[in-house]
Amino acid sequence: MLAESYLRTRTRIALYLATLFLLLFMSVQNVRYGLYDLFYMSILLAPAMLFGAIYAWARRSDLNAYGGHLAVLTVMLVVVSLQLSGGQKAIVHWLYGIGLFSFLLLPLRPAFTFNIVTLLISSVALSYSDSFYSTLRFATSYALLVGLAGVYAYLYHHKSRFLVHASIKDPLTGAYNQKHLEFSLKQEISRSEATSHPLSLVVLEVDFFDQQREVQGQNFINELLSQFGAQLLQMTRAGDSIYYVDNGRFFIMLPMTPEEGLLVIAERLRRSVEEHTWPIIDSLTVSVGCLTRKSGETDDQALTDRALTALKQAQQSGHNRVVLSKSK
Ligand SMILES: Nc1nc2c(ncn2[C@@H]2O[C@H](COP(=O)(O)OP(=O)(O)OP(=O)(O)O)[C@@H](O)[C@H]2O)c(=O)[nH]1
Repeated sequence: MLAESYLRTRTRIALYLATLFLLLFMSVQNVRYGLYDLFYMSILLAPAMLFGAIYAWARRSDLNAYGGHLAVLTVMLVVVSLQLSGGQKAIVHWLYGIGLFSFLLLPLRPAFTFNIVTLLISSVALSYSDSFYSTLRFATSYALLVGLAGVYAYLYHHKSRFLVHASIKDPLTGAYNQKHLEFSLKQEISRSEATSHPLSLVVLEVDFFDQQREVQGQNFINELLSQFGAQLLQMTRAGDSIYYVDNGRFFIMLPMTPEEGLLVIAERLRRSVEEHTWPIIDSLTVSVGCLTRKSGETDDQALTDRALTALKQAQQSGHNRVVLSKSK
């Protein structure tokens, strides 16, 4: 995700700056050739490009923010449409650029909406100064070019979503993987510290996992983990997230959950595993370590270690139990 935001921010800034230089170059040329209307248009759009580049940089950590880009595109559309309706027919080529820009600057849906609006407004503006057939020719070529760019953006969007999904999920259990746990825990700790909302963490391990694997084999373990992951997902509420680490060990992150609630859910999870009828082995138990983050506890590794110490205590005191870690 970081690489994605870095790449997109750089592309957007490069695009704005390249357009800014093109506009400045054109404004000089327009003055030289006495095309003052086009000169004013270039001068008007240049600050918008600068604003876009600054906006892209300022919102680099939030890829979903697009209000500033939409404002820049709207300014471009309005200025070009006014020129078009005033008789500057040559400017029509700018619209193709604006349409293509929109797929790099906006999320998919707003980009499609923006292009439909652009097609309508610019066709009306062009029809004031040009013939019906010229307007139709422009509308058709615009729809074809921008439609093609839209299809490409759509495919890219879905491919990158699939890759993000595949890089953070464990395919067997359907839970998130360990790498994503590290990222999410840091994020949730800062959120909890900033808002003072409680954050709880559960670590849960299938009892005698290695022995089960030796006796029953890997195929059985795979089936078990898949059912286990589904059961955990079913039992937790929206907002909770489940992570599979390895060797039958899961972490569950519970935002907005105080210690009293944590004990309720941890004990409920332990009991439901014990009472469930599992394939082949029938009965299965888990040991659980859990904790609620205390204010000022911001080290994710220390928090994880504390939960693992509680898990160890649960295992050493006979398995199939919940141990709550109390911070000193
Ligand atoms: N994060 C999380 N907390 C849970 C879950 N189930 C129970 N809890 C916690 O345990 C408390 C008591 O839960 P319940 O025994 O289900 O009682 P409840 O009155 O239905 O709880 P609410 O869901 O708050 O209405 C909740 O307020 C939560 O703090 C869960 O699936 N996820």
